[in-house]
Amino acid sequence: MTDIAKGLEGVLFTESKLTFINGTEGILTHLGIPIQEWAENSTFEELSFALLHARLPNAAELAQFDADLRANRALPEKLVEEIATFPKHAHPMQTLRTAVSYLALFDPQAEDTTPEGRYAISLRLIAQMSTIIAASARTREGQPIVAPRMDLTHAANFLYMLTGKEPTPEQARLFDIALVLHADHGMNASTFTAIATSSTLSDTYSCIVSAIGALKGPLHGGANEAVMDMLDEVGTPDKAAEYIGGKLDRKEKIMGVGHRVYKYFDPRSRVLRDYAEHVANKEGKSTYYQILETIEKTVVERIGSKGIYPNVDFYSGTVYSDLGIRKEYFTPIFALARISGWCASVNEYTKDNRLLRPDAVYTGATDAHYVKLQDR
Ligand SMILES: CC(=O)SCCNC(=O)CCNC(=O)[C@H](O)C(C)(C)COP(=O)(O)OP(=O)(O)OC[C@H]1O[C@@H](n2cnc3c(N)ncnc32)[C@H](O)[C@@H]1OP(=O)(O)O
Ligand SMILES: O=C([O-])CC(=O)C(=O)O
Repeated sequence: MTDIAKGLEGVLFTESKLTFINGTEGILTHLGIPIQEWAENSTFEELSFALLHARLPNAAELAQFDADLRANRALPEKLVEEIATFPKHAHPMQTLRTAVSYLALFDPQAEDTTPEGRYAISLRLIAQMSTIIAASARTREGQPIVAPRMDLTHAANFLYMLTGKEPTPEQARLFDIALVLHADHGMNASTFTAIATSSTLSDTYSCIVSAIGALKGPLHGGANEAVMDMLDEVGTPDKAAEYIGGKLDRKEKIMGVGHRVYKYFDPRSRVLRDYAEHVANKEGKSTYYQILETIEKTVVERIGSKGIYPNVDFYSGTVYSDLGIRKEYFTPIFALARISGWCASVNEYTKDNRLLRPDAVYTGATDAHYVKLQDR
């Protein structure tokens, strides 16, 4: 009997210098530096540079990178006009996928798959995805699109474009931390998808469109919105334990818990929980936070022994909710951060490319012959 690595679990297909995960101890590092240190000290701009270059920038390099991102925030006018006509019923991940594909049409360098070309496109995509997501959200909410500002950080500018109001420094910093926490995570499904597309030597936009499609699913990035759906369904904290208990009895999945690699707490969920706890201590516990506390306790008690603990999607929604963001935009915000990891991984992989092409054990019919339609 041939062994099948269902879900490619534990299969090593490449080397990478970017991200290390120890799933049993709940450790995550980028370039060897723990995620907690990135969250505490760094910015999304700096981590994006570090991922794209596989090293930390010096002050001048970071200033230049930041200036380049700011200079590339604006979208082609034609794309802005198109986004303004997107149907309001479309899910924001659909509009993001479509708009990124559309963006490629306006990039004369779109087909450039040299390392320099991929790098230049990566930088523009990191800058422009933010503008696309905010513009699509404004359209969906029936509000005028807000043009990017060049004097704000990446995080502050996104919140400004999304809400039309300049965020406070605390709000901007909090959102920046959320972006840092989501920027990269090894060979997760969407990054792997981006790499699979790039391994055919396809263009960078195609890789990112593929990755957006993979992130959208509720077993991956879509789980952050699904967690919010679950909290809304629970309604009040007193119902949480019974609701989760019932789901576990019926062997149904709880969203925002469990992970293919982490069999202990996802360290990003701890940073996000600490923030949620901080707000709870300052402003009183929100209903969402109280429900999450009970769900976490129930899950760890009941199925922690199976290695099921909260993942990054469990608490991220409370952070975005505190910033006044609606749940439909949570997964696009994940993409807004993960674009750096996708691009960095594609660029790293294609420098020593090999076509990705696994195999399946054939279990279908053998020795069959074609039967004409009228004879069936
Ligand atoms: C950013 C991210 O992508 S993080 C992940 C986001 N996704 C989610 O939050 C969706 C909910 N979680 C899940 O669906 C899963 O945990 C996954 C898909 C993320 C990982 O799943 P896998 O690695 O395939 O775990 P696997 O299926 O082997 O689970 C092992 C056991 O835990 C159970 N389990 C896994 N996840 C959950 C869950 N969310 N709720 C309840 N039970 C679970 C399984 O039923 C299985 O139980 P069994 O041994 O009694 O059959
Ligand atoms: O690594 C994974 O499989 C999923 C994940 O947590 C991420 O992409 O951030």
